[in-house]
Amino acid sequence: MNSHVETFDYVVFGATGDLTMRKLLPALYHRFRDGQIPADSRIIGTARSKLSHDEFRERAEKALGRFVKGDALDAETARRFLGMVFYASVNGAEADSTWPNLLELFGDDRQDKIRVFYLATSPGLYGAICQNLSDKGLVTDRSRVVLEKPIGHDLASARKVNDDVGKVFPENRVFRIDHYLGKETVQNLIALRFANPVFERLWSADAIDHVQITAAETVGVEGRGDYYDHSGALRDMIQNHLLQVMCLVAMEPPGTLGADDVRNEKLKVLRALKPIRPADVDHVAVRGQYGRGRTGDGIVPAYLEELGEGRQSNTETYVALRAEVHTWRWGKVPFFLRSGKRLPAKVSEVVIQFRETPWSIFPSQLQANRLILRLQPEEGIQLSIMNKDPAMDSMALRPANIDVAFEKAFSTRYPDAYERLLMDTVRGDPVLFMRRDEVEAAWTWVEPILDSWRERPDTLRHYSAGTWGPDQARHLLGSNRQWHEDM
Ligand SMILES: NC(=O)C1=CN([C@@H]2O[C@H](COP(=O)(O)OP(=O)(O)OC[C@H]3O[C@@H](n4cnc5c(N)ncnc54)[C@H](OP(=O)(O)O)[C@@H]3O)[C@@H](O)[C@H]2O)C=CC1
Ligand SMILES: O=C1O[C@H](COP(=O)(O)O)[C@@H](O)[C@H](O)[C@H]1O
Repeated sequence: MNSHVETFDYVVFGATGDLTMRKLLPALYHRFRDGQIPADSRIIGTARSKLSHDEFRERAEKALGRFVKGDALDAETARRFLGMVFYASVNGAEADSTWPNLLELFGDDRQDKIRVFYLATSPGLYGAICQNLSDKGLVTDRSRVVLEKPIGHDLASARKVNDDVGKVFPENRVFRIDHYLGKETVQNLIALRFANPVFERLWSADAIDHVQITAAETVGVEGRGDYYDHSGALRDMIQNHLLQVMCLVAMEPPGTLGADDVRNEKLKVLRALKPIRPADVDHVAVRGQYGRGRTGDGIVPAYLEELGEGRQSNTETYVALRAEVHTWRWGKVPFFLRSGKRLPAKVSEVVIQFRETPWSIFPSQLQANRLILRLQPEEGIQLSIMNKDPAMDSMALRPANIDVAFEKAFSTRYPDAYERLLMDTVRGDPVLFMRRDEVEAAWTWVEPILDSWRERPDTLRHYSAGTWGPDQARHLLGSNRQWHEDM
């Protein structure tokens, strides 16, 4: 049962945008429906568009209709929820005459009420919005700011965003969202490792051959081509989500579950990553872009066709990387990370591939144990083991799985990642958010790859939509290893 949070004002900049409609409002609705949000809280949408409170509520109602799944949407709860929703037309980036629209909603409101400023606009506006919030006197001691990704486009721009926001909000009141950290199954990595010694005792180079972290999507870039074409898969998925998951897989046990203890351990992993020299890029990184191909939905267009007629682009829609965490625990164990669009399955998972037995006394070929942590969908854990084949009189063996499907085990709804994260911003608990030094360490590591790709367009491979990416990604693993693609 989720506990109550204190009454709050949640001010969303970029409230007419896709993220607010698709994720933020449905997440807040769910938590309101669960009884977690006090009814005197307010959700205040802002954007430049001129809308009345009611016009914005109509948009919000439509968004709930589209994006709240199953039977969770009921008219009476939605009516009460929409009663908490307000709108102010503000140009967040300018210190102009639109700000009174927001200021009048605060009047001489209690200064001790929690205020969350959620910036769901282009990151280029974050610094200006924070400065304006401060200049207009809206930032109280109990205010915090939430920054959507991407934080910058590279290390220098990330530092600039962090510096600008840091002029107004101290680090402990800056919440940098990485929605993967809000996924239940990603948080469960901490439970799996540190509450189950049976795994943790084997969690090192002694027993593990390699680790695979995959985030595969079947969709293309859809309506987000303009954003995506400036970003690409490395910035969009690897620099943040997959490196964060890798940190949770690779980190040492934190002293406590406190935000800084956990984030210090993640930072140590990022700083222990073997640096990539320009000459190494081709050996440790593969990138690709999808062409036309066949998927479950029939023939789908190429990335360039989705971007629009006549557009050319070297942006990657697929990345596979080899990383090493140079610590005593991991030695030279490779971590293979990959993410791509228009792949054959929507799946995010971590595969821990254990080493083979040093010697076999059995007539059958042995398959090394493999632990699969399924982050989404069909969340669960699967451990492959070798068993005696009951159909045979001999000691012939066959692999079988120990399977835990979380939905069956816990019979509960899996909340969207944003639900937990939005409530944590109200609680003021930053453990599931990225600290400044983590973001900058991640940029530091990926930057040589970005630099090399910018100068070497010929490194962009092609793959057909509906396949598992360019062939070169297979070679990255070496001849005796294979990607887990049996899903
Ligand atoms: N959509 C998604 O799935 C995801 C988005 N993100 C990030 O979230 C952020 C928002 O994304 P998304 O919702 O898709 O973007 P959209 O382009 O759909 O929305 C942008 C919003 O910003 C508002 N806006 C633009 N300029 C200003 C301004 N000067 N002052 C106030 N509001 C302004 C726009 O409204 P108006 O024009 O009326 O001002 C609109 O509401 C981005 O940083 C994106 O990278 C991150 C992960 C996933
Ligand atoms: O942050 C992003 O994540 C989504 C994938 O998220 P998931 O929770 O569905 O795995 C991705 O589609 C998008 O491009 C990226 O910006």
